[in-house]
Amino acid sequence: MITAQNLSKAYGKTTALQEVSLTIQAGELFGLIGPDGAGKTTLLRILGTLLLPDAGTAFLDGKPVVESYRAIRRAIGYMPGTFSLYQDLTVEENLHFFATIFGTSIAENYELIRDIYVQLEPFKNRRAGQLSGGMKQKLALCCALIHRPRILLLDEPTTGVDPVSREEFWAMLQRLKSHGITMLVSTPYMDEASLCDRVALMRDGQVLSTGSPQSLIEAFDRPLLAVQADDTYRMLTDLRQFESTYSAFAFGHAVHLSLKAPVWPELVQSYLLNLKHTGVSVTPIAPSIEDVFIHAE
Ligand SMILES: Nc1ncnc2c1ncn2[C@@H]1O[C@H](COP(=O)(O)OP(=O)(O)OP(=O)(O)O)[C@@H](O)[C@H]1O
Repeated sequence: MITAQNLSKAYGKTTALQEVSLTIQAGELFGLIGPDGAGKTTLLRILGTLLLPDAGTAFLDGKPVVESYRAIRRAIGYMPGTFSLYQDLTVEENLHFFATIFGTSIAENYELIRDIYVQLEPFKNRRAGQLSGGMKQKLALCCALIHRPRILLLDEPTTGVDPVSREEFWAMLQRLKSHGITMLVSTPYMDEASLCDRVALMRDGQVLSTGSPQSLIEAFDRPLLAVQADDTYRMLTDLRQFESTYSAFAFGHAVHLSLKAPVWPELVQSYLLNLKHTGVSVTPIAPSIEDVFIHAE
């Protein structure tokens, strides 16, 4: 349904995408997971026919993005990262406006947006600029859906949105799956990976790995320890010198230590105690998707 083949893009000297290849199946809820600057927006803008790649090709619904941009624009709904609706128009006026552009009406597609729109309806005469962050996102999603697209491209729809609204937003995306809409969603929040069918982990313009969240976690085959001590920063530096260390990263108040081979936690503990660390605790842990990301090369 969506195929990217060796897409590359640079802005002057900044490389935003480096030979990115991806395949997203029809009906999938696919996540692009990565921090700011990973290249997610650039990739979505290319797929959304808003930006030309420097190299590589992409197909949506079998059509090439550059040559068939008109047909693709009719087939997709695109929700940009920054709020893009008319702040001075009311909720209803915005929706009506987007429906008209695509030659359709709210009534014609009401059943598709009903779940979302009922939450907005009490505010339908309020100007979009006066809505809360979560409500703005719901309205933007309604507007992106109003022409019944087969593909939805959503750029960081939950960034800056409160946790409850984030959860509601993902529940809406899950419901949209039942309408057969293929969705590509970018997010910097690792915990949202588990809500996707499959994800691509992105960093520095590259895809590090793709797969279902569960399969990526299962493929993480290094022993992992959570290590704590009173001086986290010095501990991190010391753990990086430890002979069995594969990689070590700060994780809140702990350091997650991945090892070249299994070692007893007590060995790590005595290594740190010998270096005069205090408050040391070492616990074996199961990897999360964040570990998969952070320890990926
Ligand atoms: N118009 C631009 N001009 C110059 N550099 C840009 C431009 N747009 C993006 N970049 C750079 O390209 C790289 C990838 O940016 P991109 O916006 O695609 O990443 P992202 O993963 O979406 O992150 P963000 O959440 O910050 O948008 C970054 O280094 C960014 O600074």
